[in-house]
Amino acid sequence: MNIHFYKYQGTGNDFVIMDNRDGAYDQLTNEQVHFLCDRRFGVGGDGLMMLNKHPEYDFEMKYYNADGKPGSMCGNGGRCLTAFSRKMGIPGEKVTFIASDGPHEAIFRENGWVELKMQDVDWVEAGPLYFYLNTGSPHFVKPVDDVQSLDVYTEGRGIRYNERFAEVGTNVNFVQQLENGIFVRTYERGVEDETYSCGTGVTAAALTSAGQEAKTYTVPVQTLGGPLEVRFTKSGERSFHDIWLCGPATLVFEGNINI
Ligand SMILES: N[C@H](CCC[C@H](N)C(=O)O)C(=O)O
Repeated sequence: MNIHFYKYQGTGNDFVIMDNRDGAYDQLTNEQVHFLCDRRFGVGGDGLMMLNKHPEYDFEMKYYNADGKPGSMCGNGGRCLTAFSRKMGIPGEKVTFIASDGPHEAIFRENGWVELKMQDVDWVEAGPLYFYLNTGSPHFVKPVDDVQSLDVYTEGRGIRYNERFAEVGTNVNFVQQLENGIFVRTYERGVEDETYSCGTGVTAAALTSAGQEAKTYTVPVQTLGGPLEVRFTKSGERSFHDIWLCGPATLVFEGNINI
């Protein structure tokens, strides 16, 4: 099969993307997705997405992790697929799409950033020195003092494969409070490694970094792959709405591959 693919990245979280509005890639197997995401034998990416047709939304987002299995929601992926939808001719300053966790809207900003609206969050498990919540994907969030010197692969893997999470897995975020904002590093399930940035993880870390006060917060976020921003309204101790993940989403290259 000949595949015409596009490679996008959002703060270094990178994706192989295909236009599947005619269903041409419906038969792609998990093994083929895994191969395409492989950095040595394939194209290379943290995940793969398809732009699918949908009767009620501008498009449907189908997301696979680099291991080839269908993943849950991907925030950076949603922003990149939104940028891709414009390249494919879907019009408007604003698009709507449906993903594994429900409907989303996204807005193009003049500086090239894409703002993606995330689902409301109304449940957060707050444990001793950790939080656990779902922002479209499950996220364990651990505040640390010095995120730069941390061995994210080993520490993250230890949590992802512990007794509680081994079977279904979780993404694991380490977050350091900065003078203005936070620095987040993430071990991603399905990639089974640290990635340069994880949008749903950054969102989870921003929500749990908010103060007690019920109000609207804007949190600047640093990742290994560059800056993001998360805006949201905190309405109760554990409830958040109007959550927006904002940042760049860039085409790297396009090409063809025979598999
Ligand atoms: N990189 C993604 C998260 C992918 C989630 C995936 N690792 C899973 O748990 O299925 C993001 O930007 O939100």
